[in-house]
Amino acid sequence: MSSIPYYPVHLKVKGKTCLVVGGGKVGMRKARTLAKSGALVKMVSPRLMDTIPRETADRISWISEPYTPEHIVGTTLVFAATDQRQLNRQIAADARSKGILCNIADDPDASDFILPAIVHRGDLILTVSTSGNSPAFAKKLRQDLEARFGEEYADFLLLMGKIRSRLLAQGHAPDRHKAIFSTLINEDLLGMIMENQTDKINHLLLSILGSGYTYENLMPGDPT
Ligand SMILES: C[C@@]1(CC(=O)O)c2cc3[nH]c(cc4nc(cc5[nH]c(cc(n2)[C@H]1CCC(=O)O)[C@@](C)(CC(=O)O)[C@@H]5CCC(=O)O)C(CC(=O)O)=C4CCC(=O)O)c(CCC(=O)O)c3CC(=O)O
Ligand SMILES: NC(=O)C1=CN([C@@H]2O[C@H](COP(=O)(O)OP(=O)(O)OC[C@H]3O[C@@H](n4cnc5c(N)ncnc54)[C@H](O)[C@@H]3O)[C@@H](O)[C@H]2O)C=CC1
Repeated sequence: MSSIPYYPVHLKVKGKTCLVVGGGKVGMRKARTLAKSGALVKMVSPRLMDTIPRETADRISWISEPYTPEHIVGTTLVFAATDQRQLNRQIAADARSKGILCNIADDPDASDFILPAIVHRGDLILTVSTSGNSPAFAKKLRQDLEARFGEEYADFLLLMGKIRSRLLAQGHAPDRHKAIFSTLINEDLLGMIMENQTDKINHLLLSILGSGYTYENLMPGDPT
């Protein structure tokens, strides 16, 4: 059995406080992704490399102090991203002593978790990790994926999610669901969304799901 170096997981950080120590390029990147994922970010750093982006300003609070272990209290995840290697190790040790998972920007081996490069199209999340071997290549693959996967995937997933929750609410047999979903996928619903072919979409929905399932009904306010 080939082993997986890190266990991939999608963490729910919404509303949880996460500590980022170090407000340089790296700390700011970690803080921005956390804030976009709904976390409340406590950024501890005597100086910030950049201003906090406006769209995340309500979720990132900057404490202009050097790190002390008290900063960890009440946090769910810790990110050590200062330019001081020894300090980063100390932050990780402090987190670990409190049972809190820690990411160390300059020491993947000592980190509890590492971060992937991310593409998100609405609820579609694609992540790339090279397990620490080449972050530059993770970034390159992320850029390739961004070119390959457009915004139509967001609409497609929104529609599939709406159909799925309606069917689940009706209590159909799971085996029947499976066939419905694979038919919608195999009949290229995605392609129809990409081409704005509302008539074709509605025809397909009608033939597979029966009446009452139209694009306009399922996706109000988002006419193609
Ligand atoms: C282990 C890991 C720990 C972690 O941070 O979680 C880690 C560690 C280190 N990164 C370093 C360097 C760079 N990191 C980037 C970029 C990213 N790094 C990210 C993740 C990770 N970086 C984790 C492994 C992920 C994996 O392997 O797949 C990404 C994917 C996600 C994110 O940070 O949010 C984000 C891309 C986001 C995007 O663009 O999509 C670039 C590119 C650039 O800046 O343009 C460079 C310069 C080029 C190069 O070195 O490759 C160094 C050396 C520092 C030094 O030289 O001193 C270390 C320390 C070491 O390796 O010891
Ligand atoms: N994991 C990753 O993706 C990457 C990691 N790195 C590594 O990450 C580290 C940080 O890189 P950069 O952000 O480019 O460095 P930087 O020099 O731009 O930022 C360091 C930040 O740490 C802060 N800091 C210093 N002492 C502190 C203290 N006692 N308490 C709190 N904050 C303190 C500084 O004020 C500054 O804001 C470096 O060790 C670098 O080798 C670098 C590139 C990518």
